[in-house]
Amino acid sequence: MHPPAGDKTYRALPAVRHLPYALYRADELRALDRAALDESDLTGADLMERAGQAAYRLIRSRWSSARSLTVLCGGGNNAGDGYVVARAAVGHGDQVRVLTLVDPARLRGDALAMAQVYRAAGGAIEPFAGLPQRTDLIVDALLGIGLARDLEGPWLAAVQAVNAHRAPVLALDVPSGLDADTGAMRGDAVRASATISFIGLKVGFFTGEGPERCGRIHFAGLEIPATTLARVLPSARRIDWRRVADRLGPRPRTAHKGTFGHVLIIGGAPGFSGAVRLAGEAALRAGAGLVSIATHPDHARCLNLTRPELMVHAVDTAADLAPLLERATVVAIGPGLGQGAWGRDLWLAVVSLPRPLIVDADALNLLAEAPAARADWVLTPHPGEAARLLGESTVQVQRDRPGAVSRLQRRYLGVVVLKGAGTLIDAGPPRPPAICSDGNPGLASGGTGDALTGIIAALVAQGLDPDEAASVGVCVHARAADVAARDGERGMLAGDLIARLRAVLDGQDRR
Ligand SMILES: NC(=O)C1=CN([C@@H]2O[C@H](COP(=O)(O)OP(=O)(O)OC[C@H]3O[C@@H](n4cnc5c(N)ncnc54)[C@H](O)[C@@H]3O)[C@@H](O)[C@H]2O)[C@H](O)CC1
Ligand SMILES: [K+]
Repeated sequence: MHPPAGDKTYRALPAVRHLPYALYRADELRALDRAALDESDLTGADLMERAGQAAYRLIRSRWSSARSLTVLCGGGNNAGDGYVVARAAVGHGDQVRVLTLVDPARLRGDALAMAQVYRAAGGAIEPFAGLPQRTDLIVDALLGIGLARDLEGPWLAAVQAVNAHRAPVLALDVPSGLDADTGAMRGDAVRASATISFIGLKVGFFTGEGPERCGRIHFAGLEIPATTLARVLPSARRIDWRRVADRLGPRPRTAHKGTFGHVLIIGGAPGFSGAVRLAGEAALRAGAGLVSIATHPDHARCLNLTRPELMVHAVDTAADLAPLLERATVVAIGPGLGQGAWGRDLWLAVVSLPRPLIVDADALNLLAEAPAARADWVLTPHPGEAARLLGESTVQVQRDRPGAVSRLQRRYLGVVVLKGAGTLIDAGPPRPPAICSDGNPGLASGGTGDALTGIIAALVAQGLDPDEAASVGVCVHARAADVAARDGERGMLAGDLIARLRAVLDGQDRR
């Protein structure tokens, strides 16, 4: 069933699972473009023609009832793609209006050629002076990977007009205004119903504002040979759920509770027992054999009333931790830890402990006060904690999330998980950062981060190395949230996603 024209709400869940896993930055895509032209008799005009035709085929298949198209063109090769789309539409008998923000006389190279061919086919080009009231589809050919600065003046006005219009929007290559490298918006960005990306998917589609602005992502490789693609290493990669799921394989029949490790979770200062309780339950649901919680005496007695499988220990000082650390396969510290004397004492006891360490929440704030670096830990900051760890503002972190996660990893080593829309995982060179393309805004509620801490700790306890445990854990956490969100994103609780972990881990939900 195709969405009726004008149905702006047509924003089906991004079906990204069939897309390539390699993610590129703009400079890498330009390198691929050059390599494709150097290694074949292809020309830039051939690639542009293929891009525009692929986009028009998508229009015909997804908006088959759309008969009047408005193509918004800028001044670069993204506009060139738009002129190819416009010409294909004219050839198909559609009503087409090309509204340009740049005088066509100032176009250059392939874009100029495509504008001339469009005109020769009977197409008209008008200066942009606002959008028509009635149009079935808007095609965004303003800016692609050449975005170089914040949108201003008519460019900002055009993007705002598109976002205010009822018609669905197809963005060519990149929603105009979205930074292809970081997923940040440059002043504003087109909120597309769908984006068709050429040659390679962009890093910025899957993090920051990207998931919100791209809508449903489609891909057109323009028949670039695999040998050419192999010449440019992608900057990042989407986590391939199938590889992740295989990593967890079936359990040996001879298994016993010692087989799956012993997680020790440290946290829960007075008044903050919920966080460490959620982390503990998540660790159990993610398959840890044993889970112990070291927490403040104020609430130790009641912490496992609703989950007796948790072993809860009251710890007053770091000295009380010693026997628990002995028995632990992996230690997670931070949920509800607080930054007072009690929490600080426990943190100092484990920061250099010879055990794999998962560091979250307040423990990250204590780490920011006295930086240290280890190869075997996993840090799981949200943007605010990341800012404190970097001595930057949260705005700076969010403006370039891929850059921020790499700076964190180079400074603190280990594996860094930068949470937020499009969680990033960086385990340091030579592996490119990984991005999880699952998840939804239902995760923006208290306790979901604590659950992730417990999941990652449980996966390390079951034998995954920190990098794998972080990638698998982030993916499992996000997919459990997607399953839970079927009952509604609003009002989704951390406990709802914890309750879905078994089904996701056990492969009952592989879509
Ligand atoms: N392999 C490929 O890369 C292919 C790319 N194709 C399309 O080409 C664009 C990239 O084209 P490019 O000319 O490099 O850049 P843009 O068209 O995105 O625009 C750059 C153009 O716009 C000006 N500009 C930049 N930022 C702003 C701003 N904030 N406000 C106003 N103007 C701005 C800049 O000065 C340039 O003049 C790619 O995305 C694809 O769509 C082909 O499709 C095929 C292969
Ligand atoms: K665009």
